[in-house]
Amino acid sequence: MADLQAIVDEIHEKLTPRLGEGKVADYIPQLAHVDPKRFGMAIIDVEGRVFKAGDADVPFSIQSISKVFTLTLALGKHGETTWNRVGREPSGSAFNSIVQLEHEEGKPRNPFINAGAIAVSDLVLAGHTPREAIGEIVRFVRYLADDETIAIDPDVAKSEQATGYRNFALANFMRSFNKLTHPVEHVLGVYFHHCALAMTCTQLAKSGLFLAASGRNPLTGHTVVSKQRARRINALMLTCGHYDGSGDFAYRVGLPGKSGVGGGILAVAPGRASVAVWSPGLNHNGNSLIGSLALEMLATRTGWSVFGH
Ligand SMILES: NC(=O)CC[C@H](N)C(=O)O
Repeated sequence: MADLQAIVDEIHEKLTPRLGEGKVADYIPQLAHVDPKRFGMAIIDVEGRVFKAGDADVPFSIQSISKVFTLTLALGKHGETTWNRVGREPSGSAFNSIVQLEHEEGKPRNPFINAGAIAVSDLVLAGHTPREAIGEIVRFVRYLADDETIAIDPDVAKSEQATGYRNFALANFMRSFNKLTHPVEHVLGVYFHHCALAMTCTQLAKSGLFLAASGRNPLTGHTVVSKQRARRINALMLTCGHYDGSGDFAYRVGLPGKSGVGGGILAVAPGRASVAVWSPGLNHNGNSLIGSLALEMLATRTGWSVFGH
C-alpha cells in the first residue's frame, strides 16, 4: 500500500502555489465571504486510518454534497419508488438548469441536479413538518460521521433562502406538473437547510465511508445501506455527481464523486477509502477546480480509478 500520508502531503505542497484559482460562488452571498486560498484534504481508509492535509478540520458549506445523504435517506424511506419521482440519467446540463424539466414534465433527470434534489427533499418531508425533516437529515449525517457536533450554518441557509430565485422557479415549475406533494416553501426550506450543513473534510470523509465499504461504516460497525444500494449510489455519483462535468471527472479521476458549490468534493474509492477535499474556487461547471486536481493526483498516484490502474 502506498504511503498515503506522503501522497496527501505532496498533493498539498504541489497545489499550494495554485490556491486561489477558480471562482468562489457568490450567487449565495454568504458563500462569497470564504477565503479562496483555503485547502483541505482528508482520506479515511476502510481500516479507519486517517490521512489529512491543510484545512482538513475547518468547516465549510457542503452544499450539493448533502444531496448524497438526502438521497440515501429518501431511498431508505421510499425504496425503489423514489425513482418514480426522479430519474437516474446524467443531465449534461448545469446544476441549476430548467431546460429539461419542461420536456420531461417535471420529473428531474437525476437526484443530484438541483431539481432532482428538490424532488428528493419532497420525499424526505413525507410524514414530517419541515423542521422535523431537517432534524432527521442532521441526525442522519451525525450518525454517518459519528459526530454530534455537525450542524447547519443558519446564515448560509438564510442567505440562500433570500436569493434562491432559480430554485424557487424550479420548485414552482415542478409543482405546476403536480410533481411535488408538499408546499414549495416547505420543500425549499428543507433543501436550503441541508445544503447549508457545515462540515470539515474529516467529517465528510467519515460520513461517506459507508459508500466505500459496501454499505457498512467500518468505524462504527453500523450497516447504513445494503451492498447493492451502496453500489448504486456510487454509480449515480460517478455518472451525475459533477453535473455537466461528470464525464470529465470520470475521465480524469475515475471515482464516484459529489461536488458542492462551497468547493468541497466527496469521492469514494470502493473497497479502499473515502476522500474529501475542499478548495473554494470553482471551474466553469461549478465544481472545485483545485479539488478536482487534488483528486486527479490522488487517483494517479494510488491507481484507485474504478476503471483500472
Ligand atoms: N451545486 C451546488 O452545490 C448547488 C447547491 C446550492 N444550494 C443551490 O441550490 O444552488
